[in-house]
Amino acid sequence: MFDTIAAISTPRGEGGIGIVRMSGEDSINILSKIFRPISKKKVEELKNFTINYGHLYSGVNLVDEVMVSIMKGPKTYTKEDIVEINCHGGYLMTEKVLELVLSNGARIAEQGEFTRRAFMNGRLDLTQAEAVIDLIHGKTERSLSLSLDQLRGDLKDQILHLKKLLLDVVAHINVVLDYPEEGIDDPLPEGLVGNLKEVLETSDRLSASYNQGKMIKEGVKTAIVGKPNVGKSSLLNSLLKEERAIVTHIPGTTRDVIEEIINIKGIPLILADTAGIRNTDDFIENIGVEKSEKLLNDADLILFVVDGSRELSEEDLRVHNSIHSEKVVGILNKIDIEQKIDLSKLDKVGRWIEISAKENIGIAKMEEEIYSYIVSGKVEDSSQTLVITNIRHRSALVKTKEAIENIFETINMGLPMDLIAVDLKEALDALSEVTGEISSEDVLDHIFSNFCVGK
Ligand SMILES: Nc1nc2c(c(=O)[nH]1)N(C=O)[C@@H](CNc1ccc(C(=O)N[C@@H](CCC(=O)O)C(=O)O)cc1)CN2
Ligand SMILES: Nc1nc2c(ncn2[C@@H]2O[C@H](COP(=O)(O)OP(=O)(O)OP(=O)(O)O)[C@@H](O)[C@H]2O)c(=O)[nH]1
Ligand SMILES: [Mg+2]
Repeated sequence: MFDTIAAISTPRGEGGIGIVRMSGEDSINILSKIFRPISKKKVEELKNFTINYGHLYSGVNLVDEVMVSIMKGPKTYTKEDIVEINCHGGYLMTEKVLELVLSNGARIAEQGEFTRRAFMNGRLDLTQAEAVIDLIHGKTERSLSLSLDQLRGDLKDQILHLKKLLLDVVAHINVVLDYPEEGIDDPLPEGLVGNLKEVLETSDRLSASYNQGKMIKEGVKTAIVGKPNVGKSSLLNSLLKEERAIVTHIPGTTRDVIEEIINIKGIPLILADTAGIRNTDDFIENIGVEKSEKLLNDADLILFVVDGSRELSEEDLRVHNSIHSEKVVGILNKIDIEQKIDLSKLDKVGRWIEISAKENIGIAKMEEEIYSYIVSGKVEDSSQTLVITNIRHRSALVKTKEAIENIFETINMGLPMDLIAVDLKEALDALSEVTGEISSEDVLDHIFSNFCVGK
C-alpha cells in the first residue's frame, strides 16, 4: 500500500474553481478531520461517487466553502480512494486548502504521481499513461486525436496482440524441446511462420509511423532563409496573417531569429525567420548570419527564398550551397513585379513555389504545397491506422523487428528451431517494454517527471 498523496490539480492563478485532489487509503479519514457537510452527515457516511456541499475548517477556523467528490477504490482513476475538493479558485485559496490536507496527514504528490499510481495499480498501461501527458501537452486537433486513441488503449491492444502471436511460437518450441521426438529439425508450421510475418510487418509499419507521429506531436522546424531583402520577413508575416516581423527596403533588417508557430491542416510549423545570409562587416548582423546558418542545419524543412525581380547573385548561391536538398522548398518571391531571375543554377531545389508576399499572391497555394511536401510519402490517413508518437516506443519496436529478422535468417539457413528461442525472448521483452510490463525505475522516473503536478 502506498501513502496518501495530495496536490492541486488545476492550473495556478485565479480561476473560478480550484481542485485539490487526494489519493490513498487515508484520504477519507483526512477529509473527515477538515470537512463539515451541510447535510450534517459524518464524512464516513457519505455515499460513494457523490459530490457533497459543505465547509472546510482548520480547527475552529473556516477555510472555504467547497464541494467535495468522494470516490472509493478500486473503481477510480488510481484504483485507490480519491477525494477531490473543489474550492474557490485563486492562488492563495487553493494553496491554503492544499496546506490543510497536508497538515492533516497527506503527503505532497510528485509530478505525475496520480497517473503513476494508476499505472502501478494496473488501471493503465504505460502507453496509456504516456497518452495522458500527451493530451495535456497537445496543441493541435490531430495530436489530441492520436493521444486519445492511445489513451483508449489502441496501441496497448496492438502490442498485446503481437505478444500473443509470439507466445504461440514460444509454446510450439517448448513442446519441441520437451518432446524431442517431435523433431527439432522440422520446419516451423506454416501458421506460426505467418505469426512471425505479421509481427515483422506490424513492428516495421509502426516504427516507421514515428516520423509522422513526431511531426504531428512536435511540429516541423521550418527555417525561412535566403540572402538579405528577398522578402523572408514578409513571407513570415503573410503566413501568420499578421505584421509580426519588421519589414523594410533596407537589406539586413532582421538580425535576431523570430520564431512563431502556424498550423497547416493539423501539423504545427515552427517557423523561424532569420537574418539574411551574406558577408557583412556589421558586428550584430554577423551574429544573426551565424544563427541563420546554424538553423539551416537543425531545420526539418527549409524555405529558401529568392527575389524574382533581381538577377541571381553570388549571395543566393552561397545560401544555396549551404542547404540540404532533401529538405528544401524554393520560394520565388516578388512575382508581382518584372522578373529577372534565372533559377537554373539553383539545382538543389526540386520545386519552386511562386508568390508575392507583399501583395498576398499565392499564399494559400503555398500552404497546400508545403503541406504536401512535408507529408509526401510519410503520412497515411492517421484516422485509419495506428501512429506512434513516442521515441521510446519506436526504439522498442525496432528491437522487435530486428529480433524477428534474425529469426527469419535462422529459419532460412535451415538451422535447428531451438536457436530462435533467444530472439523470441528479445522480441517479447521489447514489446513488454512498450506497455511497461517490463520497466525500470529510471525509465518511469523519466516518463513521469514530464507530467504536471496534480496529474
Ligand atoms: N474531476 C476530475 N476530472 C477529470 C479527471 C479526474 O481525475 N477528476 N480525470 C483524470 O485524469 C479525467 C477523467 N478520467 C478518469 C478516468 C477514470 C476514472 C475512473 O474513476 N475510472 C474507474 C471507473 C469508474 C466507474 O466505473 O464509474 C475505473 O477505471 O475503474 C475517472 C476519471 C478528466 N477529468
Ligand atoms: N514588390 C514586392 N516587394 C516585396 C515583396 N515581398 C517583400 N517585398 C519588399 O522587399 C523588401 C524587403 O522585405 P523583407 O521582408 O524585409 O525582406 P527580408 O528577406 O526579411 O530582409 P532581411 O531581413 O534584411 O534579410 C521590403 O521593401 C518589402 O516590402 C513582394 O512580394 N513584392
Ligand atoms: Mg527580414
